[in-house]
Amino acid sequence: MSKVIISPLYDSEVFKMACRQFDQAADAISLPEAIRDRTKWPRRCLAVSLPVKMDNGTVTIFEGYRVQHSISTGPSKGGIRFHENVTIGEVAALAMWMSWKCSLLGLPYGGAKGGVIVNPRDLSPNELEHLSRRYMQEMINFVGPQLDIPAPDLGTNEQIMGWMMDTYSNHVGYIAPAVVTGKPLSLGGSQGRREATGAGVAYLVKAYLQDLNIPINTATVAIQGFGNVGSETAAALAAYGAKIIAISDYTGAIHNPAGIDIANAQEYLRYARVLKDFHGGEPITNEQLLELDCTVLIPAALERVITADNAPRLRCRLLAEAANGPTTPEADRIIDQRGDIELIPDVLCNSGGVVVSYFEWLQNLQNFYWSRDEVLTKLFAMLDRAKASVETQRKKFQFNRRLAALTLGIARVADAKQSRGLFP
Ligand SMILES: NC(=O)C1=CN([C@@H]2O[C@H](COP(=O)(O)OP(=O)(O)OC[C@H]3O[C@@H](n4cnc5c(N)ncnc54)[C@H](O)[C@@H]3O)[C@@H](O)[C@H]2O)C=CC1
Ligand SMILES: O=C(O)CCC(=O)C(=O)O
Repeated sequence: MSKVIISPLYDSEVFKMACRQFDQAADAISLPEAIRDRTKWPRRCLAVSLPVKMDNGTVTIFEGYRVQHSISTGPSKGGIRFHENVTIGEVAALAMWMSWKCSLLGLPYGGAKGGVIVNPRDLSPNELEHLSRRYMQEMINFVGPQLDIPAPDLGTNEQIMGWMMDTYSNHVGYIAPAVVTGKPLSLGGSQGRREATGAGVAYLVKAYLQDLNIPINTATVAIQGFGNVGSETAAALAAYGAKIIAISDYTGAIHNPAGIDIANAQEYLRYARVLKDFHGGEPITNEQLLELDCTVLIPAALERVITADNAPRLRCRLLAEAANGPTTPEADRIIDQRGDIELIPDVLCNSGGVVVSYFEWLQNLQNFYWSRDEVLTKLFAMLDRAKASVETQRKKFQFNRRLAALTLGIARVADAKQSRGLFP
């Protein structure tokens, strides 16, 4: 029996939630005690202070983190989040989910995640650049194309990845595009990466609707979060023929039972920056959006928005988790008991992003670039395989879909650790 000393460092509701999911999955596959804790706990973390000279001449110190959950199967991989509520526990939970996601998809990576406590909207472009470069500067000995490869997540984007890649490259003395993914095309970004997460979510929603015998052109969709993932999911589903009846951002939600013109909403956002006052429908709250009568509900913003409180009132047929960790374990139980909602778990549903990040890394290492069609064809083939493996596992063991996906992901990581010996 291994002895674990649990650090209060990670103490947070979202980390506890990731641990509960892990424990449930480990129990379900009778993961031996000797390998459990090694598989569960993050391998290492770095906390840094980031002094940034603000435009008014003062210096503000921001706090940033990087948690590498697993490095047993390859370099660690995962996005960097800029958000005012980031905690190291949240970053650790997100890193843990990255490990299971990469493993489920068969990618040669462990999981990692980064975060900075900041509201990026409060910073000027100049301040944002300094913060991003300083974060990478502090990570220099911790990241690298064969060590840990960051990418965008909530609050970060291609431009930030470009600055980080430049900072790393200046340090090593040569251009090192493979150190981050989700870069601008001009710096070795991949065709299709910007839309990859949303395109993957939409592709899986289409596939699961087909399994449910629901024609996509009869489906209504409500999406919480209209950033990179939410807006690209909306655009792809609209292109498949679905009707998007609600969208939202942190300023509130818009509801239109007749359907929202997604191209219009994207255009509005480009100059208004927020959806507030977008005249595509009636304003409602983010909480109301989650309880709308719709075929598909897609949380695409933050964790823990579907809870024991609102789960009994959900009125969707399919719950597609584009965000990481949007459903609490208590809500999971209620959804299971109800039996009328199919759930596509986050580690499968939003995996399109990291899959195309993997393609971007491969292209950078080979210095040989693929067309958008090649990228998307390969992406959809990998999603098909992952979906099929989850469905097989689900049927074989009578698991719900989250348990099926997590047990597959966790078992492969545990297996690799065991094969490497006692102290990998
Ligand atoms: N960017 C990527 O490739 C991937 C992102 N994800 C996950 O998808 C989710 C969204 O990420 P991105 O779209 O990249 O972030 P983003 O920063 O581009 O967009 C986030 C969206 O959520 C909205 N939002 C923020 N707080 C909110 C709140 N309290 N209520 C409602 N909406 C709120 C924002 O206004 C914005 O519309 C996150 O959970 C992220 O971890 C998962 C896989 C890959
Ligand atoms: O593209 C990547 O490497 C990671 C994306 C990510 O952070 C996620 O899947 O949650």
